[in-house]
Amino acid sequence: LCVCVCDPVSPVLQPRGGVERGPDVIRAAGLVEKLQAQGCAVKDYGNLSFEEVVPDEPVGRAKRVRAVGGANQKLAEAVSRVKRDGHTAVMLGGDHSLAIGSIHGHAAALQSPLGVVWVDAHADINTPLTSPTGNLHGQPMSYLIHELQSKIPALPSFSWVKPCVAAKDLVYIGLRDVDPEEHYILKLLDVKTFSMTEVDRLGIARVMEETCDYLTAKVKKPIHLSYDIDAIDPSVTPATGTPVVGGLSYREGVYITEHLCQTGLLSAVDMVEVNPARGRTEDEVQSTVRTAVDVLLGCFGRRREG
Ligand SMILES: N[C@](CCCC[B-](O)(O)O)(CCN1CCCCC1)C(=O)O
Ligand SMILES: [Mn+2]
Ligand SMILES: [Mn+2]
Ligand SMILES: [Mn+2]
Repeated sequence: LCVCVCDPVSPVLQPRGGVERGPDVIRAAGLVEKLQAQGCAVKDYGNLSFEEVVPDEPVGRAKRVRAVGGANQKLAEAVSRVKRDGHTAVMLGGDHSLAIGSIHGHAAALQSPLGVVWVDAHADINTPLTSPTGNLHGQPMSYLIHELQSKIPALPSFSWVKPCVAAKDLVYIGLRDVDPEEHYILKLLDVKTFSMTEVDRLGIARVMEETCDYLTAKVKKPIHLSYDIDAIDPSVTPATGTPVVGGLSYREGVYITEHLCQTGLLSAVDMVEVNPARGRTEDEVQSTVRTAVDVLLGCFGRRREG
């Protein structure tokens, strides 16, 4: 079973706008029909809509906290509902701040620890106090990790957020643009990371074996995959807000989800940061969207062998 809970987070959540059209362009590329064609029973829960929050003055370095906090509280409730309905949840972004509500709602529904696989050029683990930009799409993991809670200030519209992920249950794949403060946090908490250096050294097959062994070493936990399309190289997926050279190939990007699918542990998937406004040509938008769709189809059984 697979479902779409779409989260057209409003343009204000990312200055460049456009990312709120991610769900619609991914749907228009035939995600639901392609999932059904490969045997999935798909329930499309439709787009979540959010009212504007004005004024929404920055709190410290955190921008749009009231909009992001309120939107994610609504998303968390929706994801919990989808999980209680027995589905594998698929969240379409929208920017990566949606992972706050997505992971929170997933953990709340399961009442058991989650493994989190974060595929991204970035670590997205800045706290409101370390963020160089104040953009919340660079901070979601910091609100969710138990071990960081003493470092998170109280923010308006965030009081509902309770930490729900242990640092030892988090694995990063694709890192290549990590801020100094984030690097300090990852080392301090001994978080498992496979940067692009490790992907080059080990190869993606070995990275996936080690990721799954690491997450299931003691107990098999349901996996939450949070996939930022900017993990893949901008030559393949340019229509995104924060592209970084030296990313995953299309093949590596799809291999990740083919491998996670066969574990049988995939319980929820975020596909975020597809931003049609950031494609310079329609071809760039389509290359990005088609890759996002193929990555998602890999989560639900698509194999390149047919
Ligand atoms: N780490 C950054 C980028 C976050 C990207 C969010 B994602 O992964 O959802 O797309 C800042 C990156 N860095 C700041 C200094 C100049 C170079 C970019 C931040 O703003 O926190
Ligand atoms: Mn972003
Ligand atoms: Mn991200
Ligand atoms: Mn990113």
